[in-house]
Amino acid sequence: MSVVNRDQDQESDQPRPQPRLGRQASWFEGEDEAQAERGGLFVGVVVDRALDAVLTYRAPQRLVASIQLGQRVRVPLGRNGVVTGYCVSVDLLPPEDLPPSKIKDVVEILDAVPLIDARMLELTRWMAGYYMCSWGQALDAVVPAGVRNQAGTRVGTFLVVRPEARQAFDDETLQKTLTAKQTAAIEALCRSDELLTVSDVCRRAKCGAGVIKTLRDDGLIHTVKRRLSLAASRNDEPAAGEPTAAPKPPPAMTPEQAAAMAALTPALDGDAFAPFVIFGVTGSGKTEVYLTAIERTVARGREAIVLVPEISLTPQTIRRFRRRFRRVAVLHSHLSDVERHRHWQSIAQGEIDVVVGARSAIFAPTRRLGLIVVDEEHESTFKQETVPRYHARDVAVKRAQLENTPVLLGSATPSLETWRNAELGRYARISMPSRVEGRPMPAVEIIDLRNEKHLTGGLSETLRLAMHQALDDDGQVILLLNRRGYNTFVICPKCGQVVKCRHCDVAATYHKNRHMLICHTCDAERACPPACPSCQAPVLHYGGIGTERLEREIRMEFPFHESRRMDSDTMRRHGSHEVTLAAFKSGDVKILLGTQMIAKGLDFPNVTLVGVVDADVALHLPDFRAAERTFQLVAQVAGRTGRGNRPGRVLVQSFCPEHPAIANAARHDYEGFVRYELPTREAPLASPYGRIVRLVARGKDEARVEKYLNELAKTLRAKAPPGVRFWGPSPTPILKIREEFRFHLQIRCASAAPLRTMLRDLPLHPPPNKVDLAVDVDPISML
Ligand SMILES: Nc1ncnc2c1ncn2[C@@H]1O[C@H](COP(=O)(O)OP(=O)(O)OP(=O)(O)O)[C@@H](O)[C@H]1O
Ligand SMILES: [Zn+2]
Repeated sequence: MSVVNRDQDQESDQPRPQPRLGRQASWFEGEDEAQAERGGLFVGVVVDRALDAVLTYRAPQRLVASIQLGQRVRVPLGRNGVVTGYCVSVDLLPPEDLPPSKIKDVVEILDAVPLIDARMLELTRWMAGYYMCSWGQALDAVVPAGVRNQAGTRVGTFLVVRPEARQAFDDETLQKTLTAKQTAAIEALCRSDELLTVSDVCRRAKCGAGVIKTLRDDGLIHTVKRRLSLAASRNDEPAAGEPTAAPKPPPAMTPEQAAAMAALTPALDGDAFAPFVIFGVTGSGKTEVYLTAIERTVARGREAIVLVPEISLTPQTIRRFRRRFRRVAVLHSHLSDVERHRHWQSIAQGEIDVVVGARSAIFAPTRRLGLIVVDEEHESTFKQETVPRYHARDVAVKRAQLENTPVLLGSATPSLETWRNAELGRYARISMPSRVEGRPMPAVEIIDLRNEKHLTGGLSETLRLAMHQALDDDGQVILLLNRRGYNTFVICPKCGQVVKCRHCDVAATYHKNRHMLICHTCDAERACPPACPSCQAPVLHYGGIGTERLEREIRMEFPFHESRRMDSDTMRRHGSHEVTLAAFKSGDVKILLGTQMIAKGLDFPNVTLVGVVDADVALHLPDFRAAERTFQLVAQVAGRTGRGNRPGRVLVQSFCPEHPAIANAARHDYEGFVRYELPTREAPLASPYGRIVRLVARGKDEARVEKYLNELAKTLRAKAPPGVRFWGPSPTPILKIREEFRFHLQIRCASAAPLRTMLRDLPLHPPPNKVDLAVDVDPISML
């Protein structure tokens, strides 16, 4: 989606008018004179809840000297008592329509130094308008919780594992009595070398507070109160075990890299908004271009923000940045509140030159931003799936526009939105069509699984032989299977029912090492049923291959070659990526198999074979981006080989070898894929041709949810301007998640303005009790 050119749509939508400094003081004369004498300033306050309004308060005399934009304040709000809000405007006079006698006083200012500056206020206001959320919600997304609650600077309550429990945990006797979540929570506590709060543990162990409570009630952990200062907490940089990287001189640029830098340099040296797409094949040296561009930015005293998908925050990537720059902050999701707060403060104080991080790093409080880089810009993890449902790439472009800086969107497989923005001339395109040092792209062969009559496991005969050959030649192998677990479904051969999650409308996956059925949507576990839950037939059939089963197959087939599985089951611990990738890099591990985690960004010269075990995993999902995602994944994983002196080979197993997503990926033909895919999007007004807003209603009472969305759709249709089209309402492809039924309605239009106008009154049609409505602008997931 284009963020440029959106401004016209925005103008009339701004959640609040501009500050009103300098207006005539009509209320001064007359009955409110007494109020005027109270003095003070009038501040606009956005409270951090769904309320979509800027409320006016008076900063009394005692606070006048300290009140500033971007500070948090405590203000009285109706029956809610005193609430926290952000100061978003400071005026000499109150709004005309508000009698000063009605204006209440700010109770307290929470932050001595404002948490956000005027440009961030502007960015969040844009987000609120664009993503149809409240300004307060946008502000809350920008300022991390750890900063809001000043994590690490005052007395906090921390969790500690009791010594006996720790001993039993180390002896692995405790685990037998614990659930998986409880184990994860204890493990998070034992492995951390700093104190953790309840929310730290919940985040690291991906568990709820109930798990912690049970552990406390059982006497395994207890709480302590400590006062910590930011400075006193552990310094996590450089990451443990990482050699302090010696600075390495950059390689001489390839002609394509030099050409890219020549195109970027005027923008890097200037002070204007300049969006670029770097379209460079895998291994073309895009990262080297980012590094050189950042060097130039830092040399002129500016800061750079680099967004990478969470999955790419590998030690390898981070080391590359640390080698080139001294003052780097890495923001990943494993940071504790304290660490996050410390990073935020150092960035705000100008102690950091380069911020590398996932999605939310786009809100880093840099002081003199000079460049934003979005690597792998096509990745869907840049989209946040909770309010505010922003896309970090699009916010990056908007931020660059507000701060007058260049922004580089890089990818070997750009999203079609970005591609089209380049075609329309909104973004300047820089192409890097060849690999560094003249290395050829790897040869890709497709294995047609329809001809593999006797396939029992995941590997076809051809792939198996190719693996033997690669390993015999002392090469390494990467195998992609984007499905975790052992068996992907359990079916009753008698009645044909699959065993589903108890809470979701989703087939449960069998995990052999836990001997459990696990729901990949809600993580709920259930015991393997002894008989079919529907018809009581005594034997169930376990089918479908996930990474766990593939790993077993590999171990049996290649007993003398070390293999390692990388998926979210084996990579739960912070730092486990590092260990596995180091073992692969050193050559101790010969075969690396895993989910999409292994498909991107890895740069290992000795990988001579990549196998895609099942290229069709995501191809048939009911989502218009299914083909695009399949193409991207296959093309990216194919790019992991042939990166050294030896040529690479790629084998792609598929039941649909003719499908353009797979055939073009096998030819490394991005533009060929685009020529096929783009026209399919035009008529149905799918992006990039249409702007989409997806409304998802959910609740436990199916009829109630459906009725509400039907009525809402009727109301919206009645006032839909020409050119607006509706898809639905209909049940979502996964009808039930966590006991809640979900229905959705997609509204599409060639331009955003009519959608926006039409949806302006949405708050007038709130869902009934126990039904929730999510508004997703530019949705990425359609499930
Ligand atoms: N000019 C150069 N001369 C020699 N080697 C280079 C040069 N530029 C980059 N390289 C090396 O080539 C490899 C690929 O480069 P890089 O990782 O920057 O590519 P990329 O386009 O970002 O890759 P991908 O998109 O596939 O992750 C790296 O090992 C890098 O160190
Ligand atoms: Zn579930």
